[in-house]
Formats: sequence, structure tokens, C-alpha cells
Amino acid sequence: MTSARRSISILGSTGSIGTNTLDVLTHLDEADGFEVVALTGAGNIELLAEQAKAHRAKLAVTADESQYVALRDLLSGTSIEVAAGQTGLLEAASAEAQMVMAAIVGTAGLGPTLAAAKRGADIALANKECLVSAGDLFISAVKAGGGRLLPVDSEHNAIFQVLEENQRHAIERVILTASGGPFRTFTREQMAGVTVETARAHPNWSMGLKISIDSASMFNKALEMIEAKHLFGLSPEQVEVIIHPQSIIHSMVGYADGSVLAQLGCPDMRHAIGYALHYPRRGKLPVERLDFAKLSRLDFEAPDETRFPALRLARLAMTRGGVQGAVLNGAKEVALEAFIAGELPFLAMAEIAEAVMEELVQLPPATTMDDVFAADLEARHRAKAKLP
Ligand SMILES: NC(=O)C1=CN([C@@H]2O[C@H](COP(=O)(O)OP(=O)(O)OC[C@H]3O[C@@H](n4cnc5c(N)ncnc54)[C@H](OP(=O)(O)O)[C@@H]3O)[C@@H](O)[C@H]2O)C=CC1
Ligand SMILES: CC(=O)[C@@H](O)[C@H](O)COP(=O)(O)O
Ligand SMILES: [Mn+2]
Repeated sequence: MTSARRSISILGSTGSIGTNTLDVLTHLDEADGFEVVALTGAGNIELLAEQAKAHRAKLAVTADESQYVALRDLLSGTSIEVAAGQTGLLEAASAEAQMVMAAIVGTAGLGPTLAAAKRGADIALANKECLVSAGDLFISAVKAGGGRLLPVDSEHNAIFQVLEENQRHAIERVILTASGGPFRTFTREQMAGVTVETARAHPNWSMGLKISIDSASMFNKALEMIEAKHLFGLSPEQVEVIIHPQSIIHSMVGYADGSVLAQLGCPDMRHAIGYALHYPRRGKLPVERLDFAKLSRLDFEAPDETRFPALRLARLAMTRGGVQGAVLNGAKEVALEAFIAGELPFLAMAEIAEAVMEELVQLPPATTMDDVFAADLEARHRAKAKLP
């Protein structure tokens, strides 16, 4: 008896996670294969059209409404439907695919991912901002929809792999590994004048522009601390960070008996993506195998919250709770865009995020998603007002 092929939509298929996901799909055994339902991108419509044709997608969506006609022209003569804008993204998220890879960058991914979660799709979650901004409300939406939440962010995927469900009561801590980024050994004086080009040059991972710069400021790890808290139901004190410059250990779980379980692999996102696509089984993946003799050593250092204040801000956001995660992330996104545009120095990103968090410390906790979006918007307004 043959079982029906599973189906998947990829929100953000033209990005780093999106293209890696399509690559993994092409390498899956026939029995593990997926039909591709919807693919979405934003500015890169040539790649989106190419992907949609190659993977026989039913729907291709650009988030950029001004690109609708151009995308439609690129796909004319095919049976692939075309849509654009926020409505198009929601159409893609709502199309009947069993799994949705959430790989849009930033808070822009929250609305569409939520729509997919509410209709009960399994969510392969790369977009950490969903959990940073909406936290437990996002988890509740997934639970109410009835789909699975499969972490794709490499650290959280690692924890998911080694977290023994029947030992949940005995989890003492999770230890997120951090590469330290390109400025791991820099003084604050050295960091003051860094450029986008040096900040985007991650030592180990090939990723999109924004997450690469977030790794350099360690805002990426800050977001991941908040992501881990919500994903695994932890207290702020249970979330630790350790600098591990080689990015071979992707994270660890420490148990009440002192044992620490870790997941290791080469720094290649196809590990985490492939794990989510195969889940709950494991399957073959086209990734490099670790050669421990060549590796010879793994290093660790304590994180420095003075040089990388983003980590301190994450702890503040976790301890305060409420909408402080949404505020931190919204303000950070505005500051990051300004840094990328050459309008803000590197160290000012954390200064702006902290100032906005202090201004909005009294915002009440979110009871609905509208409260989350409102907090995000307010944080953006406040951050914009602080730009030079
Ligand atoms: N890259 C990685 O290895 C990892 C990424 N993540 C997380 O995964 C997410 C995606 O990251 P990454 O793949 O690096 O990002 P990229 O910048 O490479 O890709 C982002 C994707 O989102 C699309 N996009 C951009 N802006 C919008 C918008 N406003 N509305 C809708 N779609 C938009 C882009 O379209 P287009 O390119 O066509 O403009 C692209 O498809 C992020 O949340 C990141 O933090 C987590 C762990 C690892
Ligand atoms: C691949 C991945 O999950 C990234 O989030 C990565 O962890 C970034 O590296 P840093 O540890 O430098 O933030
Ligand atoms: Mn990560």
C-alpha cells in the first residue's frame, strides 16, 4: 500500500532558510517526499518564479504588491496561481498544506505563521520573532490549531532533539551555544566603528543579512533566549548561554542528575530543517559528517554582557515578561534597519532597544494578538524617534 505524499508550503522560500529547505526536499527519499503547495518571497521574484516552476508549486506569492504583475508575467503559461501583499501571504499560509516552513525574516512573519498555526498546520519554525514577540500566545495558537510546533532555529532544534519528553520534570537548564560572531574578541571601542560588511561576515554559518548582523551584536542570541523560554516552558534562570566559537555543539540540556545532553553537527541548517521535515523519524540528509580527529578541540567561553548588552536586555525582557519581548524585538528591528542603511553606529542598536524597553515598561501584558501587534508598532515608533 502506498501512502499519500505529504504537502508543504514555504513562507520565505527565496531566503537562506527557504532555499535550504527546497534543497533538502530535493534530496528526500521518495517515501519521505512532499508536494509543494505555496511558496512566498518578497523582492526576489525571479528566484521565486524559478522555484515555483521547479517544484511545481500551486501558488506563488510576493509580499511586495508592486511586483505582482512582474511575477504574474514570469509565471504566465503555467498553471501556478499568483498573489501578492499581505492578503497573498495569508492565502499562502491558509492553503491546504500539512506543514508550513515559517522562514520569513522578522515580525513580518508573525501574521502568516499564525494563520497557518490556527488552521492546524505543523509549523516548522525558523522565524524566531513569532515566539519573541507573541510568546505564549503563539504557543497557545499552535496548540488550539492542533498542529505540531517543530523548532528549526539550530539551537532550539538541538534542544528539541535531546529533550527527553518523559524527563521534562528533571530539566535543570538549557544551555544555548553562541558562536560569538565576528566581533567575539573585539573591545567596545573596536565595535564602535564596524561596517555592515564586517558585521555580516559570520564565522561559521551562511545566513540572511539580518540574522547575520544580529549574530554580530548577539541580538540573535538574545532573541533565542526568549524563544527558548517560551518554547520549552522555562524560567529565565533556566536559560543559559555559553560562547562556543566552532558552532559544532548546537545546544545542550542539563538534567537534575547533573547529566548534560548535547546535539552536534556541522554548521549547516539542512540538519535542523531535515530533522523537522522527517519528524518524528530520522532520515538521510546530504550534510557533511563530523570528523572528530580533524576537529580536535571544542572551545567554550563565558558570555560578556558588557560588550554584548543584548544578552542583558534579553534577561530583562524575560524577567519582566508581558510585551517586553515584542518591544525589544520591534525596537531592535528598526535599529538594525538603520544600521544596515548606514544611518546608525553598531553599538547604538542596543542603546535604542534598551531606551525603548524602559519607556514602554508599563505596557500591560498582551491578552490578544492585537495587543502584541500594538506593542510592536509602538516600539517601532519610539525607536524611529531615536534615530539620528
Ligand atoms: N538563515 C539561517 O540560517 C537561520 C535563520 N533563522 C531565522 O529564519 C528566518 C529567515 O531567515 P533567513 O532565511 O536568514 O532570512 P533571509 O533574509 O535570507 O530570507 C527572508 C525571506 O523572507 C522574505 N521577506 C523579506 N521581507 C519580507 C516581508 N516584509 N514580508 C514577507 N516576506 C519577506 C524574503 O524575500 P526576498 O528574499 O524575495 O526579498 C525571503 O524569502 C529569520 O527569522 C531568522 O532569524 C533561524 C536560524 C537560522
Ligand atoms: C544557524 C542558527 O541557528 C543561527 O541562529 C546561528 O546560531 C547564529 O549563530 P550565533 O551563535 O553566532 O548567533
Ligand atoms: Mn540560531
